[in-house]
Amino acid sequence: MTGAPLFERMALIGIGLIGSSLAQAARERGLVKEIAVSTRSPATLQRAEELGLGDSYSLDAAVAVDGADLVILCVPVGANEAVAKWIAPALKKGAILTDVGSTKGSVIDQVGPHVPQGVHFIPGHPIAGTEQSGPDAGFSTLFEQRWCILTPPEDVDQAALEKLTAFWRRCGSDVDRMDARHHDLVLAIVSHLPHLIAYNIVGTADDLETVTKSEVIKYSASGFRDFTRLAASDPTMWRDVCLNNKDAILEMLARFSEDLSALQRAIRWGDGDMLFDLFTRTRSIRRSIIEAGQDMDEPDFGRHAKDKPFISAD
Ligand SMILES: NC(=O)C1=CN([C@@H]2O[C@H](COP(=O)(O)OP(=O)(O)OC[C@H]3O[C@@H](n4cnc5c(N)ncnc54)[C@H](O)[C@@H]3O)[C@@H](O)[C@H]2O)C=CC1
Ligand SMILES: O=C(O)C(=O)Cc1ccc(O)cc1
Repeated sequence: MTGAPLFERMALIGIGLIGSSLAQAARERGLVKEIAVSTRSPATLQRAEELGLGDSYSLDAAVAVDGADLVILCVPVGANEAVAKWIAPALKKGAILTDVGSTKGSVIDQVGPHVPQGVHFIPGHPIAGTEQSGPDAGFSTLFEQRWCILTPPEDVDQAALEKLTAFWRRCGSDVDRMDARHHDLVLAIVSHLPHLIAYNIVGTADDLETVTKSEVIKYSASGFRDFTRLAASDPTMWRDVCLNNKDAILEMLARFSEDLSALQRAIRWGDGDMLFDLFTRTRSIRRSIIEAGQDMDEPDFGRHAKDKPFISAD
């Protein structure tokens, strides 16, 4: 989708995987006239400049947001409040302020109070990423055929919401809107818990005394390897996610632990029916994901593979 630029000046605060991908997507698709980049670390800023991600670069986030009509916070969620305090006095009246954080309630609580009158604050979350981090990890197609969830306040300025929605659509995403608390509950089960489980299982394997680390590496089946990919995700980012979506994650963990105990009991008592029934039920979730065209490992990823038969071993 091409067209006239939507914004004069986009400021990206934080230029890791997501900031870098946004810079490249916006540039490639002509979504903004100018890109201002700011980040905390001089080495990262220098790398962003070497990669040509922006038109201007500053270690001072207030300098980057000066005159910007779109400001996107692309930092770990635990850093949002400090950044918001810092940039608040420099934000332009009428600007859209958004973010890409994996948690939304915390961003509203921590950023919201610092947003000046006349600035449109609309939190967002692209459900697109990888286990990589830093500016070199970014790529322009990251958001294509992925969802972006916006969690606007009830009294949101409709024109600003439409403009931000258009921005994400032109990055290639489908846009959904929902309440922040609901977002946090949904993401706790589909993203935060899987990462926690991955960190835990890889940690458990690493702690084993009877099985050596080299055996774990040598014989890792693809299931374990999938966990190691997730468990290689950025520690700062995931520490912040856990601390900033505490209630929803604890709620999902409690349910998960109960279900795991039931599985444990079924194995102990030889309840094959229970195991078979659960494994049959879960198989259909996988089938639905493939049918919805949401499986990135599938050759047909992104195409709605409704007419592709699900291959069963039976
Ligand atoms: N990695 C992923 O797969 C996804 C991440 N997100 C969210 O996007 C945000 C950014 O994540 P990534 O780009 O993956 O992280 P990253 O680690 O690749 O980049 C983070 C950037 O923020 C900068 N930064 C950290 N603290 C800062 C501070 N106090 N002030 C200014 N800059 C600071 C770092 O220097 C770096 O440039 C996070 O909130 C994360 O929850 C959302 C979707 C997917
Ligand atoms: O790499 C993966 O599998 C991910 O799950 C990426 C991801 C990480 C965090 C998000 O908030 C959204 C997407």
